[in-house]
Amino acid sequence: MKVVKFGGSSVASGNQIKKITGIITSDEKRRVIVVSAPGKRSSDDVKVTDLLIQLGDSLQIGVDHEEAYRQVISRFEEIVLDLNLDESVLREVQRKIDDSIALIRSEDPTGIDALKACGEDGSALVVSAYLQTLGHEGTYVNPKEAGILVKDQPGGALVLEESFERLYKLRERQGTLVIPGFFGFTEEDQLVTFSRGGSDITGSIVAAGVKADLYENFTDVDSVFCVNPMYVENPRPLTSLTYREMRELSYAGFGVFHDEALIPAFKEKIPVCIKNTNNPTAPGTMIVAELPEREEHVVGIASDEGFLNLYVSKYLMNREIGFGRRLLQILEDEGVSFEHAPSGIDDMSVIIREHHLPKDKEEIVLQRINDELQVDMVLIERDMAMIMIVGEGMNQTIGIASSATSAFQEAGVNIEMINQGSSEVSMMFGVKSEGLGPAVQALYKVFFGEK
Ligand SMILES: Nc1ncnc2c1ncn2[C@@H]1O[C@H](COP(=O)(O)OP(=O)(O)O)[C@@H](O)[C@H]1O
Ligand SMILES: N[C@@H](CC(=O)OP(=O)(O)O)C(=O)O
Repeated sequence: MKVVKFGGSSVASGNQIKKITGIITSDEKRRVIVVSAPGKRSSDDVKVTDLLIQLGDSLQIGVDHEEAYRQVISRFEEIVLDLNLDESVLREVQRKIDDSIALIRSEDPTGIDALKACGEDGSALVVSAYLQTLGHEGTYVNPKEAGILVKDQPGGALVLEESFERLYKLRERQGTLVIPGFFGFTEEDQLVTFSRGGSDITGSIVAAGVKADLYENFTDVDSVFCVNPMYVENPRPLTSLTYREMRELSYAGFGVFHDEALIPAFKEKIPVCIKNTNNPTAPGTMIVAELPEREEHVVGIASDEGFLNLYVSKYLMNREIGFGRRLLQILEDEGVSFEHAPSGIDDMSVIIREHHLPKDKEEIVLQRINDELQVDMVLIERDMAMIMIVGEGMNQTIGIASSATSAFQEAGVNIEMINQGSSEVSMMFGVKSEGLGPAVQALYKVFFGEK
């Protein structure tokens, strides 16, 4: 049995849905389908999830929401018309949106997530209905009915262990099951969404639950490339990666697959294949537990912007027991999560995603560090970007760091931070955001250019 997830670009229009139903019906092992909300039809389009968030925000602050509502409905209307589906499908999608709006109006705290989930829910209703018109037994299965139980966490649900046993029962069901991605239900029966891009997580949870032979993740590129195609034209495609490599690469900016999505598949050792809806015969990228040793030790270069460096220095910091803990405690007290904390003898840097430490919190954090830790210096450097080079066995190979630093030198980009860290498969560099593009291009040339 295969679990197949189709991303937003694969369900963005009636035409795309025709392609995915072709993919589904061409292989009888494709029995469980997970769908995202309709995504962008072109680069300047807006994803339905973003429209729903805009609609929810307008309702909450009491400004005009008619335009966002009209746009969401018209996206689904266009798809239903293109597929010649019965009007009742559109009415059902609209009813669920209206019910969620009523929840928000009554100040029910679950309303926003319920509304955000309407994009994937609508896609699942449409895809199952279209499969039926093709004479295929397609059934909409709500995540609650499927057994996706989650814990509510700010910014994103977390799956509960009980889900997997419940999901296994889906194996007994007949036909093709179409499950909306991106959300689950708490034990108190509340709908909660995963973090953005979370339909990949649903797919992985379902694949682990039903113990699938393969988790196929269909998107709009032929494979995972060794670098984000935004920075390098025609980058080298990757035919295979290990779970550890993909986890690091997606954490550090490979937007093609959610970084939290690998864990459920990895625990059950289910291979993942990233494929292209627009070119389904291309082999795609396989992600597996282990691979034979490869010639290249660096397999990918990932990068992401929007970080800050909280730099603290204090003479004899190394002798002060508990300094690091107290610094991180201040961040914990203020509800700020951090990404990395490389340290020196008298200094420590804490790398934080900028949106986790907004300007209003910054003042309090700096004040507390000065008052409670009596540091010599504390400063915050914003506009930082992180670049990560990834590959199994990389850290046992002599010369990788030197090749990488030569690339930064060639690009004329100053390295603000290096973290070889505890991960055995990656090395991370912090640079100012303006140096990101040139640095990534120079690294690509060093590790993947013509030899
Ligand atoms: N290293 C990479 N390899 C392939 N695609 C990447 C990479 N980094 C970023 N991307 C981007 O990820 C996009 C696919 O992810 P996403 O937009 O979430 O698709 P979907 O709509 O299928 O969910 C690609 O179009 C590509 O621009
Ligand atoms: N629709 C949700 C969840 C998701 O996974 O979408 P996509 O498959 O388009 O990345 C979002 O935009 O966050």
